[in-house]
Amino acid sequence: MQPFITKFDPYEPTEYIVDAKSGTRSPAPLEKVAIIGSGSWGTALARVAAVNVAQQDGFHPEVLMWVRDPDECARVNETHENARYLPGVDLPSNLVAVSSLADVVRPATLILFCVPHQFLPNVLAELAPGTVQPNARAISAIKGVDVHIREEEGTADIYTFPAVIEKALGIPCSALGGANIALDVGRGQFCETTIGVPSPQDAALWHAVFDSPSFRVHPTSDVSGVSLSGALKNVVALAAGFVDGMGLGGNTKAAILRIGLLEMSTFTCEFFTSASPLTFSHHSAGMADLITTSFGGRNRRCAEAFVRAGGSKKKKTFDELEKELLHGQKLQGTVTAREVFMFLHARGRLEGYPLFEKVYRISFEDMDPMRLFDDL
Ligand SMILES: NC(=O)C1=CN([C@@H]2O[C@H](COP(=O)(O)OP(=O)(O)OC[C@H]3O[C@@H](n4cnc5c(N)ncnc54)[C@H](O)[C@@H]3O)[C@@H](O)[C@H]2O)C=CC1
Ligand SMILES: O=C(CO)COP(=O)(O)O
Repeated sequence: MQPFITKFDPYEPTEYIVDAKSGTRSPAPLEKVAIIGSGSWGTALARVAAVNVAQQDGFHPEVLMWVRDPDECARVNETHENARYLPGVDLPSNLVAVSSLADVVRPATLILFCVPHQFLPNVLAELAPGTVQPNARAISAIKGVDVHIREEEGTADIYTFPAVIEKALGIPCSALGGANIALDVGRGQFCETTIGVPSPQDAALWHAVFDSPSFRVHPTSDVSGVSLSGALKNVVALAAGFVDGMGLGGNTKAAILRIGLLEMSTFTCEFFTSASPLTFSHHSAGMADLITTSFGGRNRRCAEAFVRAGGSKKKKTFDELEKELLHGQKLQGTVTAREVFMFLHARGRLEGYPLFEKVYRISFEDMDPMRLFDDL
């Protein structure tokens, strides 16, 4: 039986916990937001959250953001700008950078995970048991998948990052994703995002943390759909970049996006049976995110450069292009293309996903980019 109820007192704008037996009341603990990751997207979301919680009851006014590098951390606090990853965007003074991961997580009740997906296992491993409050809730804005190949059995498993976080920390984890290029969000340009949250109470909380007039948050219960859509659209955005690199026009790019969206939705519904195809057609996390990334994202940009560099006989790998063009930011599409290819190969399902297969082979096996259109 639940011994406490929470009431809102209209004369004192504070939430109270009322003991059901004695009637005594004490102020409800404030929700405290923590942001794990201070790349371009982590910083942009931290800014949205810090502005929001400062204006609402029920939240601790300070938002903590984990910045790994202590010098960078000090600079963010001195200048209220993350000049390396989100230059030119003012950060509110209630957004506090902290270089110790445990110190960011320990007091938090609402934790956003936003590190490039290849780094998440180490981040989770650093969080010793007992660091996370048992009543905390998490949300993942990470775009990627976690694939495990079981070679001896000739098969493979795939997990979303909300599932990975839930398992590692023992707290519920939702998903956030949408058509959100970080710098545009940081500059306050209007856009939408989708949160995949099964519980209506948690959906209301995350909505309060992130929704604003220029950053509209729409909830759905489809956690896997939001998470997978964000991961897989990066693979399709590489194909869009190949099209640009080959100098082909809008008809070709539109065809690639349509076929890509279909593979994204089919893949998700084949391997995550609780996911809904509507997430891909109706939500910002679906088609809208695919469009923005395929026109203005880093995956598209590097894929275009990859094809152009190939033509000049000075071929460059994606690792080289990432270093050259992104200055410390990380590509997610190439890692995901490899993981999805390995997974489909192990499951014997490559023939169902010709676009995903070609993106991998062009990126890593020297396939001619013109072969992107074979068998589509
Ligand atoms: N940038 C964007 O516009 C958007 C990004 N996302 C997703 O958000 C996630 C985070 O991406 P961004 O914020 O863009 O990061 P980023 O690519 O801007 O920055 C790199 C981040 O990785 C961190 N990092 C580097 N080495 C690390 C290590 N060994 N361990 C832990 N962290 C390390 C850096 O400190 C920095 O915070 C990705 O999955 C991305 O796909 C989602 C929507 C928009
Ligand atoms: O996920 C993104 C936009 O929603 C950003 O995509 P890129 O990583 O390709 O820049």
